[in-house]
Amino acid sequence: MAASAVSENSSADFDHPFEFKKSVQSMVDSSNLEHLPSKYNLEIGGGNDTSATSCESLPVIDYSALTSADPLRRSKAVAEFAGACADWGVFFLVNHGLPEELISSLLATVREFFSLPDDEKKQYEGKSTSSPIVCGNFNVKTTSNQTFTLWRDFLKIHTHPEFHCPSKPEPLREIVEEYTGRVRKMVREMVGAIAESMELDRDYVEEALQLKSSHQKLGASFYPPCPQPDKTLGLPPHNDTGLFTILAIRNGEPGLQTDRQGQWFEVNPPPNCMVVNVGEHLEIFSNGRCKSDLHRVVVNRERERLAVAVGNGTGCDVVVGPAAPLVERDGRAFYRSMKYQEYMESQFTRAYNGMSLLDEQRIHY
Ligand SMILES: O=C(O)CCC(=O)C(=O)O
Ligand SMILES: [Fe+2]
Repeated sequence: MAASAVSENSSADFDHPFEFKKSVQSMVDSSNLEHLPSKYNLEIGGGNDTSATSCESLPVIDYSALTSADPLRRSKAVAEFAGACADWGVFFLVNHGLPEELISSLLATVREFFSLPDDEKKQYEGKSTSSPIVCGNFNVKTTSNQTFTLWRDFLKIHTHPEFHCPSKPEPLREIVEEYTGRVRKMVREMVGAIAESMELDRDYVEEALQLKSSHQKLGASFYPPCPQPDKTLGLPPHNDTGLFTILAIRNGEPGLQTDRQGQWFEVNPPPNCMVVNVGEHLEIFSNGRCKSDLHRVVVNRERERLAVAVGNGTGCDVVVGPAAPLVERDGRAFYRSMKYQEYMESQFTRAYNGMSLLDEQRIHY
């Protein structure tokens, strides 16, 4: 059926998680929207509560201390880091060593990408879940089986072990390659520090997770101002894939919220720090010592928001389960194992249907 013959709300319009009919940005640009078009409306059973508590107490982790040659300084930082991963599952990373100009040119160039005409970006329309570059919008099913489109334009690219990148805007490739390379190095150090906190041999962990050939993807999200922000979402509650996601948020723009014991808290980073989310596979590998945080993004009437997330996983062939020495210590595995590649293949269907990997993999005794 031709898209034009389908009414905005018809379920036939939503048979696939990806769509690229018109970017949210070009829709906002081409009309003076006072109301939210119904396809973005997720009001379920009388409303969508997007409120959250402001939060001053998110952990701040000093990366330079985590990698310090001074054993005392390092072990204190490692303990704090492990505490943040066990408690909030999200934290601010300071003194991370990623050059400020690199981060700002990344954000500026990604913003330029989202300003390219839709016709130009449509070459990256998601045709299959394995496409190395996907751009467009995302459909999500609610628990009451309604489907809506997220108020967000996104670009997702696989950056390792194979590197991909759109060819425009011209400097994007070089910037993304430099940035994601540095992030991988940083994440390897962080995984080493978490190994240390769990009294696991660093080399064993590197090998078990195949960090040399680790899967990495960059996900950029652009959320234009929204006429009725409380009726939609930029991103629904989700956990991130992989070990750690490193998030660069332009000017600390508001919108990200994290769930802690059933309550939503705002995550508004201070200047010059990265936001780090613990991913599902680190929770599994650590046999539950680290907690992956559930988070979501709400949108704003006045301000646009731009964020670049780099998700860092294991090698694609790794069967990710709780680390054997931890299972031995704990007397049981709290999660089932699953090949990373298989997880990746089911990821979009999972996200579309709101299914949680952790819920499926958790073993209840
Ligand atoms: O927009 C954001 O800050 C969050 C993005 C995010 O959670 C993701 O890409 O997984
Ligand atoms: Fe996320």
